[in-house]
This record gives sequence, C-alpha cells and structure tokens, in this order.
Amino acid sequence: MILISDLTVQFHDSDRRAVDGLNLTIGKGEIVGLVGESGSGKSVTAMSIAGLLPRRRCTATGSIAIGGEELLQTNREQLRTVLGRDLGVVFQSPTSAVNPLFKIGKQVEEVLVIHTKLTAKARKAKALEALAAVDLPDPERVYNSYPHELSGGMLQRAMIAAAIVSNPKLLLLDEPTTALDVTIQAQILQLLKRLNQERGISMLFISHNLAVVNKLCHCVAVMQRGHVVEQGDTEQVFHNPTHPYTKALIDAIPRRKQEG
Ligand SMILES: Nc1ncnc2c1ncn2[C@@H]1O[C@H](COP(=O)(O)OP(=O)(O)OP(=O)(O)O)[C@@H](O)[C@H]1O
Repeated sequence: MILISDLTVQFHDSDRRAVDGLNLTIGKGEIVGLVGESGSGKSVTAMSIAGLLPRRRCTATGSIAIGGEELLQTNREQLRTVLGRDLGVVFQSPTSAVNPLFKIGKQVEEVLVIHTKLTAKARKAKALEALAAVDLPDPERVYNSYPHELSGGMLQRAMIAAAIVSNPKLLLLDEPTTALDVTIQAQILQLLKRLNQERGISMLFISHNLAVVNKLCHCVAVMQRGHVVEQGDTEQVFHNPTHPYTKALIDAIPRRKQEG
C-alpha cells in the first residue's frame, strides 16, 4: 500500500545524508511505528512522504509510492492531488499546526475545498461527521470555535478530524501525542486505535517513545543514521530484537518497579 524504496535525502548544506537508503513498507490497515534516536531521520522521512521537503535546499532520490502512485518523482501539481486524496498528516504541536485566525470548521474543511467539488453544505456535513468521529462533544460548537477556545487535547482531536475528513488511505502521525499530558496522550492513542479498526486507515506513527509504539503499533521500524536497521512485528522486535541498536533502545525504556 505504501512502499518506500531506497529513499535518500541530502541537504545541500550538510555533509551527511539525513535519510540514507531507507526501505519501508506499510500494509493496508497496518499501523507501523517509526522509532529511533534524535537525528536518525524520522521527521525528514515524514516530510518526504508529505511532500514538505524544501526542494531547493536538498536532493531526494529513491521512490515513495502510495497505492502504486509515485510521490517523490512527480511534479507539485500531481503531488498535491495524490496527497490531498490519499494522505492525512498530524504533527506534534496542534497549536502550531492550526491557524489561530480561522474557526476550526474552516480548517477541517480546507482539504475538501481544495480537492473536491462538494457544496458548502456537504463540506460542513463531512466536517461535522469527522469532528464527531474523533469523539469531540458538541461538534457544531467545536466547528464554530476558534483554536484558542479549545484545550490542547481537543485541538489535537480536531487536527485528526482534519486529517481524516477526506478518507485518506494513510495517516502520517509525527509525534502526535508528545506535546500532550499523559492522560490525554492515552485517550488520543485509544482514538487512533479505534479509527484504525473502524476505518482500516493505515498509519505511520513516528515517535521517540517506544512504550507508546508498543501499545499502538502492529509493526515497528527502527531507524539509525538515516535508514531502517530492523523492521518487524512489534511483539517480536520488542521481545527478540536482533540488531544491537534496537537492543540498546529497548534497554533504555524506563520500566515500572513491579516489572523489575
Ligand atoms: N532543514 C534541514 N536542513 C539541514 N539539515 C536538516 C534539516 N532538517 C533535518 N536535517 C538533518 O537531518 C537529520 C535527520 O533529522 P530529523 O529531524 O529527521 O531527525 P529525527 O529522527 O526526526 O529527530 P527528532 O527525534 O529529534 O525529531 C539530522 O542530522 C538533521 O540535522
């Protein structure tokens, strides 16, 4: 469903590759966790998938295909069409992802304005449906609210609603719970699990938090210095890591006392 082959990204002002020969597969309905230490290339991988690489400042080679359609070696216009239809993106900080001047409803609908010919009434119906799907109470009120009127957790739910409103094949989540407190984090993870089960949306979940990945993801890919050193079933990778770097990452997870 999404196939990344030999992705390499070199920023022109850097002497090392940010992503270096990355191979990654995400199957239909699968949640894949992408983990690795700071600077290992997780966010640059996400930017490559989302078409957000600053093309003048870096060179990207290899292939990224969603449902057989190539994203990397394509022009901006085609890329926008594929991304609007097939990909939803949620970033770490909901407060910096939203525009403070526009009401939530307008921001949830934006992708429909760009990529569909739906009437304003039909767009609103879809936006309300998406806001309800992420368990926001009183979707109509949220639709008419400005971002500062919502809590951080509610805002992240609204951003997830914006990402799923066009029924994408893949949700790209870059540290979506890192900025939230632990209780809200658990609720958002529950929500993602449910959306995956109910809608069959595939997800790439980028996180430095292995405990969270262990809870949510079917598979995990471990990145080191720009490429994937180990990928497999989450249970298997966590209980039987084969690569020394994966072993070191797992050993570094803080354990609760009763677990020894
Ligand atoms: N705009 C940029 N220009 C130059 N180098 C960059 C740019 N963005 C990222 N890099 C470099 O690419 C490498 C990978 O960075 P990236 O942000 O993808 O790591 P990460 O795994 O997401 O780290 P973190 O967990 O801290 O977010 C780093 O060496 C970083 O310095």
